[in-house]
Amino acid sequence: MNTHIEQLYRSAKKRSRVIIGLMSGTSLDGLDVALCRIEGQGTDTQIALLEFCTVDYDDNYKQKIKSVFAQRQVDLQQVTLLNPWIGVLHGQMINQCLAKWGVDASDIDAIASHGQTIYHCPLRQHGQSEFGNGTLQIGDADHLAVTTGILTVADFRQKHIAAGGEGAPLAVYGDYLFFTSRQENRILLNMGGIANLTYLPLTADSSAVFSSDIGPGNTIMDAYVQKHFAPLHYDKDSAIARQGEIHTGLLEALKQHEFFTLDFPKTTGPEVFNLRYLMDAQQRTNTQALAPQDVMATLNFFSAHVIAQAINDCAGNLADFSVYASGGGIHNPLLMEHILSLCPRVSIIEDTSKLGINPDAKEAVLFAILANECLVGGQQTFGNITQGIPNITMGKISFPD
Ligand SMILES: Nc1ncnc2c1ncn2[C@@H]1O[C@H](COP(=O)(O)OP(=O)(O)OP(=O)(O)O)[C@@H](O)[C@H]1O
Ligand SMILES: CC(=O)N[C@H]1[C@@H]2OC[C@@H](O2)[C@@H](O)[C@@H]1O[C@H](C)C(=O)O
Repeated sequence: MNTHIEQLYRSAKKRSRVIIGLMSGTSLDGLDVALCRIEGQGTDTQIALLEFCTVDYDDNYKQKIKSVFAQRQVDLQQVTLLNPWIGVLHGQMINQCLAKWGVDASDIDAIASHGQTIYHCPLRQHGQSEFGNGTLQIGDADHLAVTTGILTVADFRQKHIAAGGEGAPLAVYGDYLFFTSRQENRILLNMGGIANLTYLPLTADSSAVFSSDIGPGNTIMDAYVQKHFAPLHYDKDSAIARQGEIHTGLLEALKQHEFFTLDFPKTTGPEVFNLRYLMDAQQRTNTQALAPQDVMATLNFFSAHVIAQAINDCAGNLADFSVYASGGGIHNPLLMEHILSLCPRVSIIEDTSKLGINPDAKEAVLFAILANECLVGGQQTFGNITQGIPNITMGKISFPD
């Protein structure tokens, strides 16, 4: 048998696999590295998070990604060079983590690499009917595999689009396997650069499950802080927003976007919700001279408003439900206070540690689950494609040799 097929076969026959999940999100803060032991597959999946760390990106990395990130016109040579460069860098970061944890590469079955999204554009957004939905993640998996010596599963989003989805959110595939409960309706809320949610009914009826992006989580706040409060990268503990006052005129202008009127499921990114979006709203309301602290207070409330509205819409007329949060937004206390104040039916928002998953690691763990499904699982069955969740497994496989 071909040695690569043999390797896959051996791995698939094992009772459990050790998989490193990687996530590098829209916040460009660092690479999340989750070392997971995964037993079984499908609804029998059991996960143990053995180690987790975020390897911070240095300014050089951030600057290089920003030069091509979420922009319609970029230097194509730079994109071509960044693709392998990120692959090698992510590989080196994994090697560092393994050395720190005292784990040998030969003990790892696979790396599950999300890569770095540099552009996301559903058809609704680009509006060119001859093209479909599009999304692009770079950080080549062959380079990761060769740098680490570990089989790498990557580029998960293309299959989702090929099968009729928008390429996101993929969280639902992991959330459904891991967080479905027979005791309560659950809303899993992730607040990264972009916020998204997954609805898991207590009936566990997979055809009623859905997942959707919500709109801006931290992305506009982060971009504003980086521009007006450099060298800060984000509004740590809401310190800046707390000093300001919400400007209701600007807030109303920020709320005016077609995206918020669309039904779930839908996806978006910093291609839409960025500093230009804020500047347009400031121009329309003549608030260009507003104190930066007031702008931050308004942006914080704006994110809370869109997130709360999505929770309230998702909950609809459910008699009872619980919300479990993850992503960097949970560390923004003012944002959390606002969300609670805007969701009268929610008395507490727990984070996913209550369900056994470190909230900062959740997305990296998700990709480990997706890689496990790619290697040994079968297709999950959800309702139908109108919910944006095609019945597929995702990921492409790169061998180190
Ligand atoms: N102590 C804190 N106070 C305020 N905000 C914080 C704090 N810690 C983290 N954050 C926010 O969380 C962000 C990082 O979130 P996260 O790592 O979930 O993003 P991401 O994975 O890049 O996003 P996405 O899910 O959109 O891809 C930071 O940029 C910051 O805005
Ligand atoms: C195209 C892309 O990278 N989208 C990300 C982004 O970050 C949050 C939100 O927008 C979500 O849709 C998605 O990531 C998560 C992991 C997902 O697919 O579930």
